[in-house]
Amino acid sequence: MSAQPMSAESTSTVSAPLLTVDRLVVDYPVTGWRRPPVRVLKGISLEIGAGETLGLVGESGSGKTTLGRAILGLAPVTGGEIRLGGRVVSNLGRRERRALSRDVQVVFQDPYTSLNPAMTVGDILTEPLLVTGSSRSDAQRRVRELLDQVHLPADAVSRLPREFSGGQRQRIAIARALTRDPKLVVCDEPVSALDLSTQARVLDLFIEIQERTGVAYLFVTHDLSVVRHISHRVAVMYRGELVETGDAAAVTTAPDHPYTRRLLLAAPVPDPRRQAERRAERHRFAAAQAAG
Ligand SMILES: Nc1ncnc2c1ncn2[C@@H]1O[C@H](COP(=O)(O)OP(=O)(O)OP(=O)(O)O)[C@@H](O)[C@H]1O
Repeated sequence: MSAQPMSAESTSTVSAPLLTVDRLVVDYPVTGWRRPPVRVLKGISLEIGAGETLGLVGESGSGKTTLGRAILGLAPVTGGEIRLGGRVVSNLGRRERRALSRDVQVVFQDPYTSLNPAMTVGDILTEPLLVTGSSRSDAQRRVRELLDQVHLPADAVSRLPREFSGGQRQRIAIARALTRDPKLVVCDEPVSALDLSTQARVLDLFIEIQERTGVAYLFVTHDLSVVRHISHRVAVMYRGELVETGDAAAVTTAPDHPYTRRLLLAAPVPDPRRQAERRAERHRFAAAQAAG
C-alpha cells in the first residue's frame, strides 16, 4: 500500500474548507406514543478541505453513518448546518438535493447489494449521465474513461455485477460515484466487506483517484489501520460527539483522548509479541483510569 502524502494536510487547511459541518444536531423520531426523539448527533463541527481525506472512526452506534447521511442530505438535521463551498446544503428540498448529488456522492460498504443486479455495468454507469442531459455518445466516452480509471476492462460494460468479484464490484461502485466529477465522496466502510489484500488494492485506488482528480473523501471506518493508511486527518466519534480531531499519524499513534486510546488498544494486532505488549498496555491504561 502506498502512503498518503503528508503535504495534503497543510494545503487543505490553508485553503477555504470544501465542507463545513457546524454544530450539527440530528434527532431520530422514536416509534411509540409520546416517546421523545433520540439525539444521535450532538453538535458536531468539522471541516474537510478540497482534495483532503478525513477519516471518521468510532465504535458501532457512535453516529458515523448518520453524519455521512446528513452530509448526503439523507438524515434529518435538527440543528446547526452543513455548508459545501460556502453554500448551506442542510435541509434542502428534493430538487436541490438532486442538484447536490453532482457534488457529493457515496460509496457504500456492501458491493453485493449497492449495485442493481439487473443492470449491466454500462447501464449502471451511463444512467446518472443520461438523466442529467449527457448525449449517449458523451456518456459512453465517459464510461470508457471511468472503467480505465478504476482498472476494469472495457468489455465490463456488457456484463452484470454478479459476474465480478467483491473487489471488482467495489471498483464499479467507485466508478459510479465518480461519473459526474463530485467534489466529495462519502465512503461508508467501503473496504470492510473485502479480504485484506483486496482492501489494500481498493484503498490504493481511492488514493490514486484523489491524486488525479482532487476529490475529497469522508472515509468512515472502524478499522484504525485503514484510517491511518488513507487519511490526512482523523476525527474520532463517541456517542454522537467528536472527541478528537487531528493529524492521522498523531491520532492513530499518540491520541489525546482516553476513548481514542481505548479504541487504539482494542484494535487487533497480528504479531503475537506485539499482542502481549498491547495486553500489558491495556492493563496499565485500565489501572491509570481506575486511579483517576
Ligand atoms: N433511521 C434511524 N432511526 C432511528 N435511529 C437510528 C436511525 N439510524 C440510526 N439510528 C441510531 O443512531 C445511532 C447511530 O447510528 P449510526 O448508524 O450512525 O452509527 P455508526 O457509528 O455508523 O455505527 P456502525 O459502525 O455500527 O455502522 C444508533 O444508536 C442507531 O440505532
